[in-house]
Amino acid sequence: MATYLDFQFYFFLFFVWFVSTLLVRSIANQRSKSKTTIHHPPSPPALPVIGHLHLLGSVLSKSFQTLAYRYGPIMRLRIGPSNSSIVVSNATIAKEMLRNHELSFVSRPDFGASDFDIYKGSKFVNAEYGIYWRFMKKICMTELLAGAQLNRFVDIRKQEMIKFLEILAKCSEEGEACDIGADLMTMTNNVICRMAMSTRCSSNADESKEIRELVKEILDIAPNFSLGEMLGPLNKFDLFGYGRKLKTMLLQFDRLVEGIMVEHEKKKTDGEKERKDMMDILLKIYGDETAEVKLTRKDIKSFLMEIFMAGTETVSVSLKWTLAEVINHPEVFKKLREEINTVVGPTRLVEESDIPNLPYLQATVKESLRLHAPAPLVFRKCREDCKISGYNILANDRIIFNLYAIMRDPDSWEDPTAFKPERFLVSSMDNHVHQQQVDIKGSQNVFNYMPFGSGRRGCPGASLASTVTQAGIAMAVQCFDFQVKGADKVDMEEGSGLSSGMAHPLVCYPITHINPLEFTTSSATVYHEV
Ligand code: HEM
Repeated sequence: MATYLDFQFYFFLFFVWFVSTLLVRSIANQRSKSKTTIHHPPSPPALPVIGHLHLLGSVLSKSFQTLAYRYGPIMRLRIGPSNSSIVVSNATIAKEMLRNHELSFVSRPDFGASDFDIYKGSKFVNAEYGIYWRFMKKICMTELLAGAQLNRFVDIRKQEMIKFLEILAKCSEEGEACDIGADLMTMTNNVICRMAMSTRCSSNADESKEIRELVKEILDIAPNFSLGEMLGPLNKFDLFGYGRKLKTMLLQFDRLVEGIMVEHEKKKTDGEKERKDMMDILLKIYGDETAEVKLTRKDIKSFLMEIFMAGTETVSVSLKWTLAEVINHPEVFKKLREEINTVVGPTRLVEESDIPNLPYLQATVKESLRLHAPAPLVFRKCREDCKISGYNILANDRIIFNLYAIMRDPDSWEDPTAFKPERFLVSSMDNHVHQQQVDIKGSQNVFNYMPFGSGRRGCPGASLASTVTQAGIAMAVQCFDFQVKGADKVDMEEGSGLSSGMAHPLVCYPITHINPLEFTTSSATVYHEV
């Protein structure tokens, strides 16, 4: 009996302790909350579990832009159960974050599926701001993608572009339509592959063609990971199988590139190569015992994979959009051709070295990148709590700069959706046109134009990308007219997903204006060993 009473007594004591603890905690929480009220950016009403996912359409940048008209240039969205993203849609807030608080937003978020990524721990593009990222970025800017290194590969780029022109000339001769987008993709792949590791993704079955296809497949499944993101912690279980697919493709890529690396090492011991590609430079750093960071083979392969992913589709997409805009605007086409005729004349093919003397060409590419940024959403991560435009942004918040909205903002751009290269030109008294001082890489004062992002984290491939786009467009316009297959104009519908490709293939009949083969003794068909 005594035992039963004891039990009742202790149970009563425990109950009193439990309830009072809860009460005290809840009062303490209320107090601390009222002391540090978090002032979040505005947010649309969310649904349980999926958050704001139901508000997003297939073209993410466009959906964010539409939401920003209603909720403002800085808003908070939740896509899935766990992730909060701050979406920025105007130049003023972008400037406040990317210039005034640059170091707070210099990191990138880690995207899902990393458990299936064999290069986990060797990431550069999505690396946290730290020693490894700083080291690799320095190598990019001073060696791998520096002006001197780009100059060493001028002839390679020319060969690949002539090869592209030859395909157009053949289609013209045979009166056949040409899938120009696909041919541009092959061209940019070849350029990057040859600059990276001296291999060519030709139509012959070779290992670099395999690399091109693997990179394309990896790029294609990447957006599906956002589906996985919806599941939050369940993402780990890879319910849709994308993680396993990614792993298989990465392992294939790894084997191929390892083989090419071993060949590079062999060639190095046989004697120094005259022209070093990216892999040679990275292998030299790998062998340097005194280097600031000890690179591993995995780091090199991961870096090359990222360069392919960041550099091939973006450049071919920018070429495709620019050509499409130029075809749809005959007055722009005419001015471009006149400029090239005046500067280059009819006896030779336009070259990369002509670009500084072709302001209208530069303005045309700038305008195309403004309307059709190939990477329209720039992802960053907040490193420390801070206040932006009066709102609290918390450490680890994911930040999305919507370049699509920023570069089409009516407060920054007159007639923002019209394609007008002239907006990047100024006329002097003697009626000559000059480029307006808007750098293709953006500026540190005005943040309404930044197709290559901004600051320390900005795109290291901007010079290569703009050179290839400008030279490719100049050569195509110099040599061909284009008749769109089955329509008067190119359909400019935007494709779905994270990048901003065209929804439809660019299929045209090229009509030879000047035969490119007359300028060249088919230099493109002679491939030098590099
Ligand atoms: C028209 C073509 C291209 C466009 C529009 C483009 C755009 C961008 C943008 C917007 C970013 C994010 C910048 C930021 O966070 O501020 C970026 C990053 C990057 N891009 Fe590009 N890019 C292009 C071509 C290239 C090429 C050709 C390469 C290399 C061969 C390249 C390599 C990279 C790398 C490595 C990063 C990550 C840099 C870092 O995190 O520090 N990109 N690019």
